[in-house]
Amino acid sequence: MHARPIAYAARVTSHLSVAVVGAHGRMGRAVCDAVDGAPDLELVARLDASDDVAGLAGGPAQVAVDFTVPSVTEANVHALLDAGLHVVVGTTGWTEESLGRVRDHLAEVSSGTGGGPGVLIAPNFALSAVLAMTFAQRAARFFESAEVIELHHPNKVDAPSGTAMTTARHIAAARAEAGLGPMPDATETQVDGARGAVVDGVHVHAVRLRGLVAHEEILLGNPGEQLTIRTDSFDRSSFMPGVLLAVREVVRRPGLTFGLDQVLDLG
Ligand SMILES: NC(=O)C1=CN([C@@H]2O[C@H](COP(=O)(O)OP(=O)(O)OC[C@H]3O[C@@H](n4cnc5c(N)ncnc54)[C@H](OP(=O)(O)O)[C@@H]3O)[C@@H](O)[C@H]2O)C=CC1
Ligand SMILES: O=C(O)C1=N[C@H](C(=O)O)C[C@H](O)C1
Repeated sequence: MHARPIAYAARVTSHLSVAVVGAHGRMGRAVCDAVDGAPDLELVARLDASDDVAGLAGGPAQVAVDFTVPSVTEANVHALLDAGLHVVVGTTGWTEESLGRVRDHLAEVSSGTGGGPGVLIAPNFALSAVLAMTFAQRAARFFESAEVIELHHPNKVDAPSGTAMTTARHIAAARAEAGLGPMPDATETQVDGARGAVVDGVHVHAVRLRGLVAHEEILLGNPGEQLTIRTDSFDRSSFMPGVLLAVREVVRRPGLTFGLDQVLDLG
């Protein structure tokens, strides 16, 4: 049920038409402005919690960008695929299981000739964060210890951040591939949670502090040395080039793409 009709702007057919889901949120507002300011993109719909994304079917939007909340993003993606759109997702909360269900859905609706819709899900669209995750994954096999600290604004709904979860999983995969065992840790905790969450064997710590936007430190340690990889998003403008790149890329990448690193030439 629509609480209010979805407002469509006039379509400029030579442009890629974009709908933003979660348009009134912190990221949604920034994405609307960025799409509005891009010469090759046309913002045709802004949707929020009171709108039904299925209402986009048959409309002008070709790509939907979802920045909503972890509890609804998967359902949005399935509904948007049913509505015939390509989808870019920045919302967090994805698991191997939910990604698998999107892969299955994409297989069902693909044309069978290598065509069909694309879904691009990225835990972080900021270049510095994408590079930090990549560098951490590459460095992980050389260090005995690795821990992740993510630091965010206090209005963030989830912890650990999607970026930290992905970073930890990548570090764990690189360690496993290199045959590294558990990290050294003789500590007995006096208070639950003192050592943070454990994601695939990697400790992840979440800081929520007024004044922060989105930050992450990856600490890698060996006897007598430490490598610190740090990324800071001081402003949501840091995510916009990556979001716009994803919008342009998703229409020519059928199937599921996870991570902006997949569309960057990182060597
Ligand atoms: N990948 C990346 O680079 C980044 C990812 N993020 C992630 O993006 C997500 C959003 O973050 P942020 O913008 O800060 O959060 P906000 O809470 O500011 O925005 C979320 C918006 O989604 C709306 N919403 C809730 N449910 C629905 C629904 N069913 N359909 C449509 N819209 C809905 C909310 O509306 P209402 O308030 O009315 O409920 C709100 O306007 C988070 O998961 C965050 O972690 C954030 C920054 C960068
Ligand atoms: O909620 C946020 O703000 C952010 N969410 C994403 C995450 O959880 O990793 C990306 C970035 O850290 C900002």
